[in-house]
Amino acid sequence: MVSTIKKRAPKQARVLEVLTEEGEMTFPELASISKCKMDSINRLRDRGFITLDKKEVSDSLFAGKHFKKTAHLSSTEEQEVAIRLIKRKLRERKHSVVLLKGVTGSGKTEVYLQAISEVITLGMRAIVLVPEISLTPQTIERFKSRFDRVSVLHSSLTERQRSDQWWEIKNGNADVVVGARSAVFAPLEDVGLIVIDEEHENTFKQDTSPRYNARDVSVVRAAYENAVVVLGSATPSLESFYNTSNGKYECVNLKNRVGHKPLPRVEIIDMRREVYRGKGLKQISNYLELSMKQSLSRKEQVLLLLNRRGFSPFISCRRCGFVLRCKRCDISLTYHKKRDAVICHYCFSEEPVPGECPDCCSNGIRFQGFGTERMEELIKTRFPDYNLLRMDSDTMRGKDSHEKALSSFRNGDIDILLGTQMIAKGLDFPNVTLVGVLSADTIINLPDFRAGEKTFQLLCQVAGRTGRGSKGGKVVVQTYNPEHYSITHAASHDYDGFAKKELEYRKQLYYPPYGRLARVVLRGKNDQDVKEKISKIAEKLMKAIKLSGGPLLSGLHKNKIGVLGPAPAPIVKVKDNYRWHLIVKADSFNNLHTILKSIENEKRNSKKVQMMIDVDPYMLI
Ligand SMILES: Nc1ncnc2c1ncn2[C@@H]1O[C@H](COP(=O)(O)OP(=O)(O)OP(=O)(O)O)[C@@H](O)[C@H]1O
Ligand SMILES: [Zn+2]
Repeated sequence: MVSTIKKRAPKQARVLEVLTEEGEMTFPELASISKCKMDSINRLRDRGFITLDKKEVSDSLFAGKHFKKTAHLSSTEEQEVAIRLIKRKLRERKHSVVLLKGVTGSGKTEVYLQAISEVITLGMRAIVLVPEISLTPQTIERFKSRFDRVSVLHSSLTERQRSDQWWEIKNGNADVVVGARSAVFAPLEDVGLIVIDEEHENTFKQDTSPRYNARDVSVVRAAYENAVVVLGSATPSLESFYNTSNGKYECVNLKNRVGHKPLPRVEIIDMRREVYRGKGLKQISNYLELSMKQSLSRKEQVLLLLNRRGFSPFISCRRCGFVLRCKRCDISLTYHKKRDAVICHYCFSEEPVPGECPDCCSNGIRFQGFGTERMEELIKTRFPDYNLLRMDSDTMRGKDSHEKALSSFRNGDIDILLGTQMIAKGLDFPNVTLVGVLSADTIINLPDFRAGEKTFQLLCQVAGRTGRGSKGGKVVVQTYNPEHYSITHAASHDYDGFAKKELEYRKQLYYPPYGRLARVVLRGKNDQDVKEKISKIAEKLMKAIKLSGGPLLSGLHKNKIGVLGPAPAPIVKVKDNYRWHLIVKADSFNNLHTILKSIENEKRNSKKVQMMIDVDPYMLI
């Protein structure tokens, strides 16, 4: 039925698909998940395909939930050192920042909890920021079960819940606010402590206007309020780490896992040596397949990371080499089998799969490469006796689907969890004895100076999901770049070694944390207009640099301040707009600001070309 509707009314078909998959849901949920407006849903009702009912839904956030109170755990020696340091800072009531550098599974959360407890004893309050994806009921429970007055702020609350929580905080009825990045602005008074868990995560940076990084905002806010900031991570951002070496931040280490459980052994598999099979490259090495069999036969669980969703990440013609690209964006389209469509991961436009090659009209169209959807099929054929669950933004669209998936994995109903980076963070499942990274190379070659850092972080984080129980754990990393320093250092769990090397590179080029960057992106319908405009902007910037920072251009640090580019952005076109970019590099925030001032006016007087300035950009593509 859906397929007949699909031809004439694709939106209505989508609504039906979502309902079949997810079951009953509220009107706003349905509209948001299916990305359809009211009229499509109403038309389906008129045609008798669906019914709308009025039902009482409790909208109170913690309605009917009871949180059993728990006491402090008796802390490990390392935790004790960290807690003591933070308590001392709190009692001084002076602004300071502490980097809690603790390997995966070292019990950072317990340190936060005991620090918060001290804050409350001292008559103050605390804000805890965690990445959106980690704001699971388990996380909330850990705070709720320790403290009485906890409010929660994140994006999936209803309007009503958000406003309830906001007033609770505003009226002084909360001691602790746990939330995603915007909770840094919570109307809490007497803030004594701000905790940022997984401080390296890019979700703390908001990439749409108003652009801000909650980590930086928290440091500024804490300075105003004489509060202490605790930044926690197993893989701190190089900015934060660097600040511990120049004395701005203090550092405290948790080098061991709780109970002295060892970090898992990591095996690197050189995929260049894996034999080619008739059908092209091999996706799963013999070693990984064998390791999976071993773990599964012992009734242990396996986590597989593939940081690419969809069935096949590009579709090409084997006759003429044509690659299917989005007409509006300059990126290749991804085939999604279940939707039987090709989708642009940038503008989300969807098209049917072409029957023949649009270029040479042959029947040579083939699906290339593996995304999670295709990997799921492959693994199911190799491991038919085990339950596999795929976790990516396509399968996790429903409101509670993430939570449901995690709890069925926790219960042991699922043997293999396959997912994108969504599965790499924070999960604490003792029965996971094997983590397989199907390709460590998805980020490494991106034209972004943070590609190495992001690869290192992702590998360490996902490796950290195993060996958390008594059965130990092992990690298998498949890569075509087995000598890359991000991969080798991640394999030896050597953050300091990685940071040393990465900082050397950054210093040579004067990239952050040594210099400051701003990225100027211009976009417009006409490529020539954009190109001309950005050349003018580059000239203006160069002039400003000569005026303000003249002497800096000579001498030892020639590369400290300047303009890189302009050049076409790595993704040349998005939604029919051509994009050019340039990067301004300066030795201090003040100099950066002075230079950028020279192009301030350019923002206003142009209709054909729009300009965006991103200071401390996280994405360079
Ligand atoms: N002092 C302690 N005694 C006993 N168990 C502890 C103690 N501290 C923490 N744990 C337990 O150790 C496990 C790991 O702790 P936690 O999740 O805080 O680690 P983490 O450092 O945040 O790791 P990750 O970076 O991987 O998320 C949890 O199950 C936690 O309950
Ligand atoms: Zn597109």
